[in-house]
Amino acid sequence: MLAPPAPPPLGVAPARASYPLRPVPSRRCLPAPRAVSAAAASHAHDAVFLRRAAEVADRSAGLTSPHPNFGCVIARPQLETENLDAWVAGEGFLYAQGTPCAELIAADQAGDHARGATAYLNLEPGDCYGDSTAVSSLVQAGITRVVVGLRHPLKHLRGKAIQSLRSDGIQVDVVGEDLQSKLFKEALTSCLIVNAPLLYRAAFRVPFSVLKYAMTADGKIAASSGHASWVSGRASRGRVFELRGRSDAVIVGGNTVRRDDPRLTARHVKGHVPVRIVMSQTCNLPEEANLWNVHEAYTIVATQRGARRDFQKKLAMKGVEVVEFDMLNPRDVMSYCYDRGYLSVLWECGGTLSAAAISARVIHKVYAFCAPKIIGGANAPTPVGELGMNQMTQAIDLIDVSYEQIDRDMLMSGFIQPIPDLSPVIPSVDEIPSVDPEVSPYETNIISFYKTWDTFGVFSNFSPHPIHMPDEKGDCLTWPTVEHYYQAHKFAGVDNPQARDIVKEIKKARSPEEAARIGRTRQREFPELVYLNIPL
Ligand SMILES: NC(=O)C1=CN([C@@H]2O[C@H](COP(=O)(O)OP(=O)(O)OC[C@H]3O[C@@H](n4cnc5c(N)ncnc54)[C@H](OP(=O)(O)O)[C@@H]3O)[C@@H](O)[C@H]2O)C=CC1
Ligand SMILES: Nc1c(N[C@@H]2O[C@H](COP(=O)(O)O)[C@@H](O)[C@H]2O)[nH]c(=O)[nH]c1=O
Repeated sequence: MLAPPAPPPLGVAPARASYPLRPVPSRRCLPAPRAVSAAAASHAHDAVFLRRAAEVADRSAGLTSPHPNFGCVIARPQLETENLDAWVAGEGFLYAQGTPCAELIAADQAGDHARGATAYLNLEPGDCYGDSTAVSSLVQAGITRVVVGLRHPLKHLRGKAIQSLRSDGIQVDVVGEDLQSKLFKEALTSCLIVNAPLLYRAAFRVPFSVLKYAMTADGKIAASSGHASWVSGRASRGRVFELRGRSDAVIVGGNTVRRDDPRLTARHVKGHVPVRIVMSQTCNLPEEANLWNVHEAYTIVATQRGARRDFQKKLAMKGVEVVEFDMLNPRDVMSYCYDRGYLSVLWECGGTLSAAAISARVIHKVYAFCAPKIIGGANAPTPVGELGMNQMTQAIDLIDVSYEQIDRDMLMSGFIQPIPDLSPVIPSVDEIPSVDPEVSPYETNIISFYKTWDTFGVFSNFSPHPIHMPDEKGDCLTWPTVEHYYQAHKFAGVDNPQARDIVKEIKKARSPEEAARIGRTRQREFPELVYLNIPL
C-alpha cells in the first residue's frame, strides 16, 4: 500500500464544492472498471485518472485570477486493490501563475512512489525550461509514462513539453492521437471544459463569456414591476458567488443598476474579486449606487462617446473608471476586455442586453437557474429578449448540457458554441512564426504581452521571474516578480508603520496576481498611505 498522502502543499486545496465539469455528477470515489481485457481495463484506468486530473486542475478556480488550469495525478497500479483512489500516489494543481507547477507538487507528494508510475496531465505544460518546471519534475521523479489530455492550445507552446518528455525517454500518450475510445472522448471533454476560457480566448480572441440568469418556472426573471429579489434560493445565489469568483469581470446593463442596485461581489470567501462592468448607452445612472463603492471592488462604466460627460466626471471622482465607445455594443466591449487581458466574463444582465450579446455571438455558455415558482405577467422580463427568430427550428441548441438540483432550484448549463479543440493542429518547429498572429494582435513592429503565457508574455509584470533591485539604502533586494515590486512601491518610502507592513505583505504574496490584488485593495482602502497618491 502507498503511504498516506502528505499534508497538502501549495496548490493542493481541500476539495471545494464546484459545479460539475461534465454532464454527469462527479463521484467522490473513483469507480473500479468492470472486469474486461487487460488493455481495455488499462484504458478505462487511464480515462478515469485523466478526468481526475481535470477535476484537480479546476480547484484553483475562484482562489486567484483565472489562468490556464493545470492538474497532475500520479498513479501506479496496486494489485491488491481495485479501489483506484489507492492507486493515486500524488496530485496537485497550479494555484496561480508563478507558483509551483502541478507536476512538481504531485511528484513531491508521491516521493519514491513516482518511480515507474504514470502521470496524467489534463493539459500539456506550457513551460518546459528550468529546474522546477513540469518536464524536469516528472523526469527527476522517475515517471516512465505520461498521459496528456490536451496539447497546449497556444501555437508557440504546443508540442514542446511533449517533445521534451519524449526526448528524455518517457512514453507520452496523447488523447486523440495515441489513445482513442469513447472513454477517452469523455475524458477529453473534461479536459476541454476545465480550460474553456483559455481555448475560447486563443481561438476567438474574446474572453470566455458566460450568461447567467435566475428565472421562475414560467420563465420570468422579475415581476412585471421589475422587482427581482429573489427569484432563486439562497444556495443557488451562493453558487453565483462562486461563478463570479471564477470570472475576471461581471457585466450588467444600465437598467439592472437602476432597478436592482446590485453589488456583484464574490462575497462567499476571501478569494478573487472580479471587476464590475456596467454597459450603459445613456449613462443615465443613479448618483448613488452600490457599484460606485470601489472599496468593495473595482467598477468600470462602459458608455457611448459623449454621454453625460458631467456625470462621467462625478463617477471618476468616486474612483469609477469610465470608458467611452464610439458605438457601445457587446462585441466591442468584449474586444476591450480581451485587450485588458480578461480570460472569462460573467454576464448577469437582463434580457435586453443578453439578447444583444447572444446576437453578437459573444456568449459561449449559459447557466440557467430555475426556481419552482410562478409569477406570471405578460410583460414581466424574461432572460433573453428579441433574437429575431420565428420558427422553433431556429432555436439555439445547447451543447454538453448539465443538470443539477440545488436545494429546490434546478441549474441547467450548456454551451452555445462548441468548445474549440485546437490541439489537432500540431505545427512543426519551422512553422512557428516569430510573431504568432493567432496569439496576440499582430501589427508590424508592435508586440503585445497581455498574458504571461502569450508569445511575449515574458515581458509582462506578472511573468514569474525574480528581480533584484536596490532599496532606499542601496541594499539589493530580491522581489518574486516585477508586479510584486510595482505594487509594493505604491507604499514604499512612506514613513508609516502600516505602509511598511503593507510592503511586507505584498512582498510575501504567493503569486504576482495576489500581489496585484493586495496592492490594489490596500490602495483603495488606504489612499493616504500611497506614495505621491498615484492614480488607481
Ligand atoms: N433574475 C435575474 O437573473 C436577473 C434579473 N434582472 C432583472 O431584469 C430587469 C432588467 O432587464 P434589462 O433592462 O433587460 O437589463 P439590463 O439593464 O441588464 O440591459 C439593458 C440595458 O443595457 C444597456 N445597454 C448597453 N448597450 C446595450 C446594447 N448594445 N443593447 C442593449 N442594451 C444595452 C442599456 O442601458 P442604458 O439604458 O443605461 O443605456 C439598456 O437599458 C430588471 O427588472 C432586473 O431586476 C436583471 C439581471 C438578472
Ligand atoms: N434576482 C436574482 C439575480 N439577479 C442578479 O444578481 C444581481 C444582484 O447581485 P448582488 O447585489 O450582488 O446580490 C442582480 O442585479 C442581477 O444581476 N441573481 C440570482 O442569482 N438570483 C436572483 O434571484
